Amino acid sequence: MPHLLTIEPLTEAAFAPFGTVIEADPASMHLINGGSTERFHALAYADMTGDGARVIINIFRGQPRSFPYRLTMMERHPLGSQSFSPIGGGPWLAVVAPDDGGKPGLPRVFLATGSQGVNYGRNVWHHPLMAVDAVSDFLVVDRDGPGNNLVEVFYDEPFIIPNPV
Ligand SMILES: NC(=O)N[C@@H](O)C(=O)O
Ligand code: NI
Repeated sequence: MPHLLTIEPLTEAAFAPFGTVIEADPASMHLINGGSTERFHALAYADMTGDGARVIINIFRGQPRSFPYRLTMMERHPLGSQSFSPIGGGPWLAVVAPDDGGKPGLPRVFLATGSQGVNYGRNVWHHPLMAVDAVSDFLVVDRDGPGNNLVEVFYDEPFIIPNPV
């Protein structure tokens, strides 16, 4: 019987073992441009490694997933962090897992608002982009360059993600 996962709200503290939350945190804000702009400073850090590595900025246009969703795999990027910040403003899921001897452990599912992004730490297990209820664009900062930066592992048994909305 596949294991039914619970969905947690995305908070900095809960997500801390996996990376950082990217959102307009007042504690990070200072005014610039003569007071006309609020700069939410250094919300996350891109972490890229390996000769020839470059930080790149992309747009991912994700199709909404259908729910309940059978989660069968996780991936990670050993050479770089990867951030996702919604452009269009809809809810989405950040799904991560602790490392368990080189394989992903029990997944954790975080429901992000349309104003929340995340930066997955380098080599952190996560599921590929999961838009929820509409085709959704995300600004993605990750790594380009030589070397294999994608490891995928399939679970022996699937997990089920219930409908988040
Ligand atoms: N493969 C790719 O560029 N996308 C994944 O890394 C993802 O996390 O969505
Ligand atoms: Ni990824």
